[in-house]
Amino acid sequence: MKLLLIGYGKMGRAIEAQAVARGHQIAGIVDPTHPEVQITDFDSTTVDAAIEFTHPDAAFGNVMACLQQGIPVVCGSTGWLHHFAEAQALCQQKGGALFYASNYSVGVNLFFHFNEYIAAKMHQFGGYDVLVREIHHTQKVDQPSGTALTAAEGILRNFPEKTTWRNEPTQNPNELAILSERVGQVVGTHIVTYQSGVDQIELKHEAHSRDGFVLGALLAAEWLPGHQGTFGMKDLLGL
Ligand SMILES: NC(=O)C1=CN([C@@H]2O[C@H](COP(=O)(O)OP(=O)(O)OC[C@H]3O[C@@H](n4cnc5c(N)ncnc54)[C@H](OP(=O)(O)O)[C@@H]3O)[C@@H](O)[C@H]2O)C=CC1
Ligand SMILES: O=C(O)C1=N[C@H](C(=O)O)C[C@H](O)C1
Repeated sequence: MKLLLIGYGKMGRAIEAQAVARGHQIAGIVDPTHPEVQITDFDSTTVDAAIEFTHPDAAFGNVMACLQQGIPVVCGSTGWLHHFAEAQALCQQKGGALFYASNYSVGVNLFFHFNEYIAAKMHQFGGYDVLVREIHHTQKVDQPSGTALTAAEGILRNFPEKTTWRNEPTQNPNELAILSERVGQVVGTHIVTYQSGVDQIELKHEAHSRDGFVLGALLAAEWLPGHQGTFGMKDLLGL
């Protein structure tokens, strides 16, 4: 496949290496380090898919530009989902293809699946409070992490005492606390904790490297061309 990489930081570089190892061609790299290259230089005849991992402030514009150019786009940037409905609308209007996941790791998507199941069971039995923790490297700009937000949404859907989330400790029993920590080079750790007066149950995912995110993004890019609409990891993995 011919891939357009948008963002050439930690994820963009790691994706380039695995993409080439899987036999793909890098048709172009759009990044502030390559100012002469623009998304508008490409279209569906020159690239099969774009993979976007940039910055919360840049992702929406990049996704919209890909959709305008008719390029299927796989986006992993977090912190821009307040604009997601607009991207979905343009995707529909253009008959395009947009794939989004707050986390492309297969393991995290299993974690999301079990998280919803556990939340429903814990609600059924009662007696527990729940909180979400996320730990990431100190270069991360958004907070809480996109993954923590997806996990929190899964809990809110299945644990009706919690009606909203708050990114700090809270005494309000209707608020789900999401606690964020920024430590060294931590790749990404997410923990959902249920606590009662007598015990504690935890569901934890700890990424040891970025390889899992990279593989998932490439699997999404290999899958997306030929599809029309907005997709996520549930579509890819059948979860
Ligand atoms: N969904 C998932 O599975 C994962 C999501 N992420 C998310 O992906 C994003 C990127 O992560 P990561 O690679 O670690 O971050 P980095 O900061 O390492 O890299 C981001 C790159 O994007 C560049 N960039 C900034 N603005 C633009 C723009 N308008 N167009 C093109 N490139 C731009 C940056 O350049 P410069 O530094 O010059 O600004 C930088 O090179 C984050 O939002 C992160 O949360 C990360 C890992 C997994
Ligand atoms: O910024 C990161 O590094 C990561 N971001 C994603 C998130 O916000 O959840 C995914 C992963 O945890 C790494």
